[in-house]
Amino acid sequence: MKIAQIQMSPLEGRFQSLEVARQMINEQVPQDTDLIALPEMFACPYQVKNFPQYAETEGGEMWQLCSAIAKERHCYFSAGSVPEAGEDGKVYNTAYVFGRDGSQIAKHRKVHLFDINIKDGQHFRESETLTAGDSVTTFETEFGTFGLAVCYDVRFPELFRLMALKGARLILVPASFNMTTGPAHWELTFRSQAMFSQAFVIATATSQADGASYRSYGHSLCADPWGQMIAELEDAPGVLLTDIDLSRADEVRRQLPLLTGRRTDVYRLEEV
Ligand SMILES: NC(=O)CCC(=O)C(=O)O
Repeated sequence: MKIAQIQMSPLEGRFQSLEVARQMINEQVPQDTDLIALPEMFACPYQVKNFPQYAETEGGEMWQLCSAIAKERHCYFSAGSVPEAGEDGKVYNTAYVFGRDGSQIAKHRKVHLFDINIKDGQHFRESETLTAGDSVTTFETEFGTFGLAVCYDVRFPELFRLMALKGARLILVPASFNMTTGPAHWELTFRSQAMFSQAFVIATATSQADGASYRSYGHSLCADPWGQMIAELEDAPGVLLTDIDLSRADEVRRQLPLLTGRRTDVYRLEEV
């Protein structure tokens, strides 16, 4: 399975950002690519005040343009995440995935909002303008079951274990870590989740933008079910191309049976 991850900075103006993504896809992504992935909030500079301003309903103009890219390229398209204006009047950090025919095949509203306050470091409160989702998201593709999460969700191993138990052998994570937690935890967390879930983890990040109030760590990566790094970018814009074999997840699960070795008579993890 051939994957292209687009690491880019959001611009003021969501359609301009999508145009940047489209240009990078046209110029740098080979035609036989099976899956293209964009970062978290790829078309909305990452600030709480921007989320309601940039929000659009499911099926809106951005959604349609993303669906069209999937159809044009005849590939799976993980359209990062966008601020979604919910039918309930709330705003969500939502990831959509489109199939080769442009139809929406998955939707995940970020479950764990990024509310942190690190001494002398990063402060952020997504919950000032966003509402959390409430689902564990997996979906079917011709390559088998995939999982879908958004950035800070990666810090909650229960969510990743549940996706693995629901059959996910690949987990997509549009993301945007920062310059406090990124150097400390980015690679460690994503490789750990790949190792514990025994799945490929595809983390696609925004790149650092000059003058942005939120400084993204970048470092989009692909980690394999053994927890090894297959490939990683630095912090500049770029396209990460990988070619993976999903049967590696079956092989690792057979040889190191973590999913079947759980003691559900001693402890239990449940989706509610
Ligand atoms: N956008 C996010 O959810 C940021 C998550 C992050 O930086 C972290 O350390 O976790």
